[in-house]
Amino acid sequence: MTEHLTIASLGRRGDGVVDGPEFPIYVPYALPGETVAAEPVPGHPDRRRLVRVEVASPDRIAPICPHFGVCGGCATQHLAEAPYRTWKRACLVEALRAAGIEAPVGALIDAHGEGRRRVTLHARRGTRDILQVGFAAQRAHEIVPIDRCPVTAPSLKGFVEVAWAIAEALGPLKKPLDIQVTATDDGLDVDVRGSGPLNAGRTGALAAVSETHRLARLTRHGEMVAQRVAPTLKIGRAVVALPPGPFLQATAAGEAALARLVEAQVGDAKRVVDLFAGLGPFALRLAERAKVRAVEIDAAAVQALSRAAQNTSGLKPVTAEARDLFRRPLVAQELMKVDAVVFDPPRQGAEAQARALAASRVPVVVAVSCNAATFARDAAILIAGGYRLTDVTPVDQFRYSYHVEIVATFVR
Ligand SMILES: C[S@@+](CC[C@H](N)C(=O)[O-])C[C@H]1O[C@@H](n2cnc3c(N)ncnc32)[C@H](O)[C@@H]1O
Repeated sequence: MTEHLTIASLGRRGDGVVDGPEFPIYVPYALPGETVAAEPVPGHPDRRRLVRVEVASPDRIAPICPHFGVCGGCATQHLAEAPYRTWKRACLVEALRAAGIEAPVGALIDAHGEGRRRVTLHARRGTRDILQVGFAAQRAHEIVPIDRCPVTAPSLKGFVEVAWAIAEALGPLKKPLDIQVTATDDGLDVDVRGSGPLNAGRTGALAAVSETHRLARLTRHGEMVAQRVAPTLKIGRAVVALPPGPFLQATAAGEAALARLVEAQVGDAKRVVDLFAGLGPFALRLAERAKVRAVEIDAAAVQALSRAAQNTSGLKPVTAEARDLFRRPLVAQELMKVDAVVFDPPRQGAEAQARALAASRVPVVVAVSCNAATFARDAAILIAGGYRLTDVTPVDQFRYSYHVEIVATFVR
C-alpha cells in the first residue's frame, strides 16, 4: 500500500522523519519539506521505503555516485552542502543536549580532503552462485556489488579490481570475506578475513593477485601472504611501519584536522598522556614539544608507534605501552604529574577511563570521539567530576554519512 507522506525533519542517521501519532516514521533518502510516496517495510512499523519524491526540496541535489541509494556506505549524497553541514553539526548539539550538556559547539570542519584512504569490502556468492563484491547494503545483510566509489582517495585507485581478483582467487566462498584495503605511502596494503585456513593452491593464487596488482602487502588475518615492500605511512614527521589491518583515521585530512585541534588544545603542556593512541597520530606530533606516554591495547600498534618515535630525530621521549584501558584505566595516581591527557576511544567510548580522569587532577583533558552519544556520556562524567567543557569542534571526515568526529576540551 503506497502512502503519501510529508517529511518534517532529518533524523540523526540522515533519514527523512515523519511525525507519526505514536512514533516517528523514517523514510531514507527523503528530505525535510518533501512530499513523498512510500511503501511499508515488512517487520519495521517505523520505516518506509521511498518510492518517489512527489514534491522535491530545493535542497535536493543529484548524487555523485550511481550506487547511492542501494549501497549502505553513504546516507546523504542527495542533500546540498549547506543544509548537510547544518544538519551534521545540529546532530552533535542535540546529542549533547539530550545528555544535559550545554556547550559551545564550533563550526563543522570539512576534513574529507582527497577522500577515504581505507575501505572494507565484502565478497560472497549470492543467489545462483554469482560472485558479489562490494559494500554492505543499508540495514540489510546484503552485498551491493560496486564498480567504483567516488568518496575514496586517488591513492586507493584499483581497490575494486583487487577485491574482485581476491574473491575470484579464493574460489567458492561459503562465508562472506572481508577485504580491508588501506592506501599507504608504498601502495595498497590488503588484509583478508573470513576465508578460513588456505591450502597451498589458494595461497599461491592470492600471492599471484598481489603480484599482478603490485600490492605493497597482502595478509590473511594479519598473517603474511605476500609482500613487495613493507607499507609505511608518514605521520607528522615520523614514518610508521604499518602492522596489518591497522586503525587509521578515515582520511588523511581528518587525521591532520584532529591532530591540529588536539595540538592547539594541549598547548604548551610538557607531559602529555595519549590514551587509545593507535599508531600515534597525536603522540608522534605532540612529541615534537612534549614528553609523551602513549597507551593502546593493540600490541602491534604500540610497537610500530614506539619504533617510529625512536627513528625520528628531534622528538622528546615517547613511551608506549599495551594496556586494556577498559579493564585497567590509568588511575589518578598514575596521572599525578601529567599536564594534559588526550583520549580517543573506539565507538563504545571510555566510561571507565572517564571515571578515572574525573577523579584526577589533570588540568587539561582533550577528548576525541567518533560517537556523539558515548562522547556525551563520558563528557557528563568528566563534568560531574569538576571539569568544565570549554570547546567542542565537529570534524567531518565521513562526508555523506551520519558519522562525525568530535574534539572537545575539558579544563579544571
Ligand atoms: C578511534 S581509534 C583511535 C586511534 C588513534 N588515536 C588514531 O587517531 O588513529 C581507537 C583506538 O583504541 C584502541 N582500543 C580499543 N579498545 C581498547 C582498550 N580496551 N584499551 C586500550 N585501547 C583500546 C584501538 O585499538 C584503536 O587504536
